[in-house]
Amino acid sequence: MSAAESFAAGNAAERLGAVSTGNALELRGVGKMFGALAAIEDVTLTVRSGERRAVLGSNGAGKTTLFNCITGDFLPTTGTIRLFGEDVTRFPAYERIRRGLRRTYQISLLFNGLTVADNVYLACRGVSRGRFSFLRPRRGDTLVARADELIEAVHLTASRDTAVANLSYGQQRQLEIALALAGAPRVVLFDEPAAGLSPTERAELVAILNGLPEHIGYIIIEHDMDVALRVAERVSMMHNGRIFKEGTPEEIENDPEVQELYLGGGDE
Ligand SMILES: Nc1ncnc2c1ncn2[C@@H]1O[C@H](COP(=O)(O)OP(=O)(O)OP(=O)(O)O)[C@@H](O)[C@H]1O
Repeated sequence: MSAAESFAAGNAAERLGAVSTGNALELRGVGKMFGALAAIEDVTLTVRSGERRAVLGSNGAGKTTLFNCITGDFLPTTGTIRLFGEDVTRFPAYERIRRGLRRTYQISLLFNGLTVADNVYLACRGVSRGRFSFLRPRRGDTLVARADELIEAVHLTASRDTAVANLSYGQQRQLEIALALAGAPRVVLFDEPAAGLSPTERAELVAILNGLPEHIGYIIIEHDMDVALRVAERVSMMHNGRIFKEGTPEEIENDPEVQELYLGGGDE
């Protein structure tokens, strides 16, 4: 069974039909210039609420720039971005976070000297109302319980009290996913979560992503096509700053143009 078929076997369309209410993201004609260089150009993209989308493309295709425009790390040069129906094109990043948008980064943002539990607790605290309180976490604290749920969701319960510095690289990446899930995310942007993982760790990542609560949609940038096609319901292909093709994992996997660009040395 191909990667695409195995995802389809999980009945993606049925799941999406049950959880989707409107659009999580709508990008219209989004472009970003760096001087004379168009990092992305005329990107139009709609991601339904609860949908799981992969964005694939060769190095320099514009994937990270696209993420940065969606999160508010970059202001787009042209176009509009709507988040759950609201025009957020000029909103700062924290306003988008308040509306349920989260992201992970390619670089690690973990506290190495703290345990898994402390890292996740702090992330939950950071997006909660009482975030400026100096009280220590106590047993029965709802945020501690929430942190433990997130730790379980990323398969790290056995390492709950381990310091980050003593985790394997793959476990650190799993922990980053837990941090992105703190608060009440409705759409999460995963920036190459499989980068640097072993085959076993990749399989674990696929299981974690496919096991996330149904109402949480995501967009995943991934170089590993096998991972991307197992965790996405739709795939958008980028090349030279533009989206040139969209389809189901099966359609993308069997597309001759994609095969030519992706498998036939399409990197610039
Ligand atoms: N801050 C920046 N200043 C100038 N140019 C940039 C900046 N960020 C990205 N670029 C350029 O924009 C283009 C798109 O880069 P981007 O990082 O978005 O691609 P990518 O698809 O994420 O690549 P990769 O897979 O290598 O991470 C590249 O030509 C890159 O050099």
